Amino acid sequence: MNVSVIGTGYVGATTSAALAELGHQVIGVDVDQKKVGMLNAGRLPFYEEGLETLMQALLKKGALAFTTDLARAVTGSDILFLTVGTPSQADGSANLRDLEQAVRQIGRALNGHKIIVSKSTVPVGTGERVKAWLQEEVTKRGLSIPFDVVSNPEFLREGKALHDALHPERIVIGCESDKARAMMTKLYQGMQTDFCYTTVRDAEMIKYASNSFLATKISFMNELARLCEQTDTSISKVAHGMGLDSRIGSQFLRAGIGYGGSCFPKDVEALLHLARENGVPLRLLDAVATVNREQSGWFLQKVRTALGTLSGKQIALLGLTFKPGTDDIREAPALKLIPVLLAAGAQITAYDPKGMEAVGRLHPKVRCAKDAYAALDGADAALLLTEWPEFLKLDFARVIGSMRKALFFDGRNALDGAKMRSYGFTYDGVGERGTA
Ligand SMILES: NC(=O)c1ccc[n+]([C@@H]2O[C@H](COP(=O)([O-])OP(=O)(O)OC[C@H]3O[C@@H](n4cnc5c(N)ncnc54)[C@H](O)[C@@H]3O)[C@@H](O)[C@H]2O)c1
Ligand SMILES: O=c1ccn([C@@H]2O[C@H](COP(=O)(O)OP(=O)(O)O[C@H]3O[C@H](CO)[C@@H](O)[C@H](O)[C@H]3O)[C@@H](O)[C@H]2O)c(=O)[nH]1
Repeated sequence: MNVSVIGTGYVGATTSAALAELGHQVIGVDVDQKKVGMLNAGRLPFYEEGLETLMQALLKKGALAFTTDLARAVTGSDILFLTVGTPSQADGSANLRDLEQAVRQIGRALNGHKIIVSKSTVPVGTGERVKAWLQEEVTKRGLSIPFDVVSNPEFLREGKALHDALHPERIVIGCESDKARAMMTKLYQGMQTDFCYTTVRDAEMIKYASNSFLATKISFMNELARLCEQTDTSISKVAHGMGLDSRIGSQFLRAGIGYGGSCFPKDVEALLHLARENGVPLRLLDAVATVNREQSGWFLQKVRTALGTLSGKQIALLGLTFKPGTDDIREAPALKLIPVLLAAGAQITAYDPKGMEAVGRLHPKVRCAKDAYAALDGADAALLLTEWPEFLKLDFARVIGSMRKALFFDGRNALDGAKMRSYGFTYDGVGERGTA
């Protein structure tokens, strides 16, 4: 099938490659000329393991191309995916400006029946708005062209994007016609997974509900971690014991410095906004967001208490991205901590395998080190904020000799506390006092 993917960011670039790999002819569209130039040259504008190599092969094969010419892409396609950003607005609602712009452009170029599919995360009811925008543009042209609007939310994780796009645990298809259902099924034929067919509105809600539920698991554990510290219990051990129950599941029970990224914080806020709009307060989810907002401050308080003051102290940050495996710093906990540390008079040295450039641009006062050892050299305290595998393999006997004070705060419970203490560190995790 001929497919267009509109918006070639994290989701769009991955979706383009995955659909081309499935055997479709794919054209990725973006308004950002520089991005399109890089993609056509086989270079990914962000870091995602394995994606660049696959993309290069698909470009070479002619199965994939990128353009800024949306109209041309529309006319040559059977299915059009919308993968533009839907960021948070001040009131928590999703900003649909880019989506509307892309949809109206499609409407102005529509030349026959197409399926318009939202992969962007959008609030319940957006499908109907998409339909209305398209209809308005087609009517303005004095034409009557049939089209279908489908919701096919994306569940990929950054850092595992290609794997998730090629091997999804489920494919949710919200559609209202047999034709759309048949075409979407044909598009994904060959993918061995569960298909969930529903209405467009249900599909839109499934996406927000899924992210909000995962965020709830994390905030539950983060709040519980605070109690573990007061009751001489270990949150990691508690999580392990809980996770053995298949009704609970072992994933997303890792306590830490709070969830970040471009999805959880924004999607929780968007669902809360939708709830307020409909007069149905989601009190539990409200608390999930509050716990998350507090978590990095709660963590920093431990550092402040141990050091007496942050003023004049050299703080080493290990990890800046919101999770390992990505260069994405959107809503990364590090971005909450850096301004507070700087305002308190601390000096920051930082190292991250992929996130230095973006953080350096935002915070020129942060000293970017060439590696973890250089970041830790002379530090009064080390804060591990992202559990990159290379941090777990550091030579801590070497590290302890180079730090001014052997204070180590593990914001991800990624290291073995007993081992760290055996090197001589004063080691503190999140909810792990019980392992001391
Ligand atoms: N990042 C993720 O892991 C992830 C996973 C699942 C779902 N989502 C959802 O997918 C959507 C996209 O997220 P992302 O992280 O890929 O965003 P992104 O910001 O990385 O990419 C969006 C792209 O859309 C382009 N764009 C904006 N307006 C356009 C237009 N009119 N025409 C063509 N291109 C346009 C931008 O230039 C940008 O390249 C969001 O709704 C997000 O919530 C994201
Ligand atoms: O037990 C856990 C698991 C995750 N996190 C944090 O939660 C955030 C999000 O992690 P993850 O879900 O792995 O990354 P994302 O790439 O943001 O993926 C989420 O958001 C995407 C965008 O909507 C969805 O498609 C995915 O299914 C959903 O997992 C990160 O800051 C993690 O450090 C924890 O603190 N504890």
